[in-house]
Amino acid sequence: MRNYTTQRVHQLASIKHVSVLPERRRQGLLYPFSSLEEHLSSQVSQKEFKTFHPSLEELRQAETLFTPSSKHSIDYSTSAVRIDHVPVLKQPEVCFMGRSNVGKSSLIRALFSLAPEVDVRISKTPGHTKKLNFFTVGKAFTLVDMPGYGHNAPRDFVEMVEPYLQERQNLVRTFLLVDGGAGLQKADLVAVEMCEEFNLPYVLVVTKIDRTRQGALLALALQLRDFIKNQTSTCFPQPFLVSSVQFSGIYLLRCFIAHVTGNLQLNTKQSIISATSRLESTPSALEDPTSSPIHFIMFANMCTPEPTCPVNSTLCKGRSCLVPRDTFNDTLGLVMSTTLTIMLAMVMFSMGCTVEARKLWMHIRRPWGIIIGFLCQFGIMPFSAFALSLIFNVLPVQAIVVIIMGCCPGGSSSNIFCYWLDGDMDLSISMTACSSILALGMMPLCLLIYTSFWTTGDAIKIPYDSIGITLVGLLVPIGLGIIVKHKWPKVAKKILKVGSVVGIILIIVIAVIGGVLYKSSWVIAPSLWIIGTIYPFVGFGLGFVLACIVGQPWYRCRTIALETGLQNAQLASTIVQLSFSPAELELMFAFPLIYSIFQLVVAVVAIALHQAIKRIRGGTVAEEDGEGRQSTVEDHDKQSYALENAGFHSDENGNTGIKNKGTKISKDEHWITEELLPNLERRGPPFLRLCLHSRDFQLGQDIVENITDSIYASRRTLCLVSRNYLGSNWCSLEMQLATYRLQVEHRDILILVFLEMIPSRLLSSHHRLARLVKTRTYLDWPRDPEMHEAFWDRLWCKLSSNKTN
Ligand SMILES: Nc1nc2c(ncn2[C@@H]2O[C@H](COP(=O)(O)OP(=O)(O)OP(=O)(O)O)[C@@H](O)[C@H]2O)c(=O)[nH]1
Ligand SMILES: [Mg+2]
Repeated sequence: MRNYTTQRVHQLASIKHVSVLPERRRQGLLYPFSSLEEHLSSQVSQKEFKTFHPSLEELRQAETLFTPSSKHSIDYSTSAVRIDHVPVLKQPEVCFMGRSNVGKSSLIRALFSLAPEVDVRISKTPGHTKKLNFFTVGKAFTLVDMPGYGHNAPRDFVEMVEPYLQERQNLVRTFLLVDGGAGLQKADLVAVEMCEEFNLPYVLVVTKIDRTRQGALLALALQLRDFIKNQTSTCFPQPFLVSSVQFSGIYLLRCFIAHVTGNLQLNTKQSIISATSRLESTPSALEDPTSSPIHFIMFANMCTPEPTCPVNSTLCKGRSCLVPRDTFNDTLGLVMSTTLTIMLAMVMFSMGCTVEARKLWMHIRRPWGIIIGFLCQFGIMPFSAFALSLIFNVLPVQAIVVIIMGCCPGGSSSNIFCYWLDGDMDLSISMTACSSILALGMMPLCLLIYTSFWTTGDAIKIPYDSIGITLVGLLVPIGLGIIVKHKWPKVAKKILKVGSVVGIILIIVIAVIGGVLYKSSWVIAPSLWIIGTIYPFVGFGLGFVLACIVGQPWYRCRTIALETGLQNAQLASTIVQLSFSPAELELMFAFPLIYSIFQLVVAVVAIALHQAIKRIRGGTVAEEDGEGRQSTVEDHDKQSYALENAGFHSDENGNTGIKNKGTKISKDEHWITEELLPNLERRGPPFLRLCLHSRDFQLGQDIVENITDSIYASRRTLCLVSRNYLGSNWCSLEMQLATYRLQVEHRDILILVFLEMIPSRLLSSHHRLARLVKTRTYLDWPRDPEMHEAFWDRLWCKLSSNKTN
């Protein structure tokens, strides 16, 4: 088949593409009633909904009529506002009427989707179509788009439409459209009355079924069936269900139009299945089942004896019962979500135990990290979602779910992963909290900007309550954790150990349960799979690059990358569930799941690599990660050692490390483990390698030898001056060695850091040190926490610099 059109044809416009889709989806598009069937009691007759039921081959044949070619053009012909302006045409005609905004023009556009150059104008503003617009389909038939009645209808609506319906000789069928969400309205009843009065053969078409929940749609279908049966005489017994956005029912309607305009003969016995069983006594109706609606009313009334409804059925109306869905999944879902919420709160509590209120406050007062995170979260992520949707040309509804995912704030899993990746916990938590708060305003804005390409902005509901719950769920336990860390640091360490492991288990459990609960939605378009796979990488990568560009230290780059790539998938699922109908959900619901699983995979791989690299770098795991940090402190407690002096030395990769030795218990130990190690080792590249006396000193070797070896193997010696240090036995030996290297080897390896104010009388008794203080610059540990960052920057620059002479 030659593609006559120059414009892009929607991928679902043709049955060719539909027939490769999974069975369930294909059936839903070709015969939309099939997705409602499963909810009907088996004792309820479904024949009224399958009165017109052509085969796939017949649908294909009908499609050729809607495919333009050089000999068969489909085009807008003319418009008319009065009956004497309407074109004189011989070919059969069908017209579309209904309330304004019901979707008449959209339906015609969908029917003509194989000829996208045909200009059918639609608008979300009711009353857009003001004239009778005629479209010709070759010489086969004409199709008329009518103005809508009701809100904003043209003033001369009645003068324009009534004579047309009454006098148009070649009008073979009127399609009366009813909004699936609103059902039959008073104005529709007036239109029905008019058709009945003029004795017009007409058909009820339910539009926008993609926006209607299945329960409501089934109830409407049953209501219409009974309405047609009991209150109409010229209406076709089967209501048609369509979605012009998703193309559901469009192929069936094309076939019906082709048939009623006399362009397609059907194999009646199969196409009109409900008739065959009832027509034994009236075979004449078989000849043209659609020509006389009266016959169908007769058949429809010849029902089998009324069966009793199943015990659990609801919405019983005559023989029509709605059997409730199996709620096992719902119950399981509720139990699981409650359990998981409690577990999540506990994990967040333990994450809070890593946060120091002082540092958190510092991030909020100097919010560079947060600003970068904000740019990534609400700049990069939504834009890349938009770009990926365009590149992969996904369905509008699928593009919207990808963008929703991109607009979501960071999830709590980022905090757990950040912990395992030795990121900056304070930054991670402040970023998650800030992005969740900002999401209240930024999400609607981003959705409005990006989704308006595919949909009207008001089609998506932002579940503010669920964002609020997420926030409370995050902030309350984290706040409690911060209090515990502040008041009972040792208890906080224990809670943290349990919480970090539970956190990882929790994430895996959520992924597995999500996959099992929603297994039916795994069959989705390959393009969504690809986007779900690429997207976390895009998020991690771009977040990391941006953080590097603005010169954030290595461990913060990791944190920002995590916060950017790890979206709150739970929130995305909630928004999607709240905003879309089940039919749409089937096309898109798996995306948040796929995304969560891939972000989980990427993060787990990154953690594994990070931990492995740490081990390879010389067994520094215990000092570097959070949990390890705790165990180191405990080890020190047990051994009653303090860390007073340290030297950095390069490893074979050019990295540096610390050698240190212990003398006696001091408060400096706390400073080294809590401040020095995390702030220096997590920066990089280049990475600094830390060695502790408890780990690096040779067992059994003389302590003086150990000190000498470690200072000589170091690139730098960092001398932390405190009262404790000055009082230690090793102070003068270390000073001697360090100054020896300075004076004799001319290697400037010594860096002095004063941890506290030392009175000059105390210093003067250490003449080497006193001389050094007079002749060289040194660093003071600032008391003001706001100055800490600058202190670490200076120290790190000095330590990582290669200049030693
Ligand atoms: N979700 C969804 N939206 C639809 C569907 N059909 C139409 N719409 C939307 O409904 C709005 C009105 O569509 P139109 O086709 O212009 O409606 P109309 O009946 O021609 O309206 P008037 O010309 O004003 O009488 C537009 O915003 C469409 O995008 C559908 O099947 N699904
Ligand atoms: Mg219109």
